[in-house]
Amino acid sequence: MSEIDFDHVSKVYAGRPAVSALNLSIHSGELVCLLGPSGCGKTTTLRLLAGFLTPDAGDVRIAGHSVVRLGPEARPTAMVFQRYTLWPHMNVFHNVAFGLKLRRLPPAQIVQKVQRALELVGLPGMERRSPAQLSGGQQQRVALARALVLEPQVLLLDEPLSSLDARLRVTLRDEIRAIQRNLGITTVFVTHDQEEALAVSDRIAVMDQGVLQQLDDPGTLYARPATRFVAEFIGRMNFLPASAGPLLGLDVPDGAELAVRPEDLHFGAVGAPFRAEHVLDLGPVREVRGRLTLPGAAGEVPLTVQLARGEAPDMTAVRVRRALTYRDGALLGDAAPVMGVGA
Ligand SMILES: Nc1ncnc2c1ncn2[C@@H]1O[C@H](COP(=O)(O)OP(=O)(O)OP(=O)(O)O)[C@@H](O)[C@H]1O
Repeated sequence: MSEIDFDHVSKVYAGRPAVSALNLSIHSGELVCLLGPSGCGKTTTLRLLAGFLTPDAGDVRIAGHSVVRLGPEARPTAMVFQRYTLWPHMNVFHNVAFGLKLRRLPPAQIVQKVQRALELVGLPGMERRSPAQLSGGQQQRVALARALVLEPQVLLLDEPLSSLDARLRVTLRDEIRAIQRNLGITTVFVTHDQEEALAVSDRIAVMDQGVLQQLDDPGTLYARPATRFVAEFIGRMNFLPASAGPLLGLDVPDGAELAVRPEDLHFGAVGAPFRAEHVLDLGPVREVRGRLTLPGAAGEVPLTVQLARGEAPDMTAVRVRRALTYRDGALLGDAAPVMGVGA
């Protein structure tokens, strides 16, 4: 059964939809990332779930019950914000204990629960520190402990790592994922960082301009982007006109576009004519940027090919291992090899 359901949810600001007719179901124990460019509606979606916003249309349900009439404090959710959300005048203990005190739990139980939450986030014994004595990463751990201590049914994370440096972001995201798995807590994680989303999610909901583009596991999202927007947004993709199809030995339907990942291209003795312009060394792989020469008046189109390290082929002809086709912004399917040619 799904734990969270957005049922035709819309939210409009000054006549402009921030979220449009959103249908999204999240399973119990699942971690789903909301991913998309700035302004696509991720935060609005999260706030609709947390109860900071009310939808203009549609219903939001948690465990089958509509929550749209409930305020944030009455919902079984807890949220971690981007940054600066600890009370500076309270020490770590009081920051984490705050919600439990509102619930009037006995003091001995509060002490025990706070202790356990701090252990969970890797900060045991930090009760007496003030937020000013903590690093940014430690502050976010405390913010996470403050949410987890409430034992919410649903954990909401709004870009919780975006104010941290790159290395710490990776450490903390892995820790969050481990804690989430361990507790089996249903989690919605907002990020604009696709690598972060691919690394932590069971499934990713990609949004663009308030519209859900695709909801899938990271592998499927990368291998079969459902829309041209997702194909372009996740990873890197070369888009080529249909006229490049025959050169690459592919049958491309009329009016369709070819989409090929750089790692699905390789150089060969025969293939489509390619002119290398420059080679970028990216550590484990190298990337060759150049141009594909199309037949007749069509001219040249840019093309990026990924090479394994140490590979030093003749770079004048390029071949394709796998390609997709898109028409009117939607995935048509795999580009089929032209009979008898096959790359
Ligand atoms: N209070 C508001 N009043 C008017 N428009 C708003 C308001 N909040 C959000 N919007 C608009 O709604 C759209 C979606 O905003 P939202 O904050 O959900 O996007 P986002 O994907 O979270 O972006 P970001 O990654 O930049 O935080 C944007 O066009 C934004 O300008």
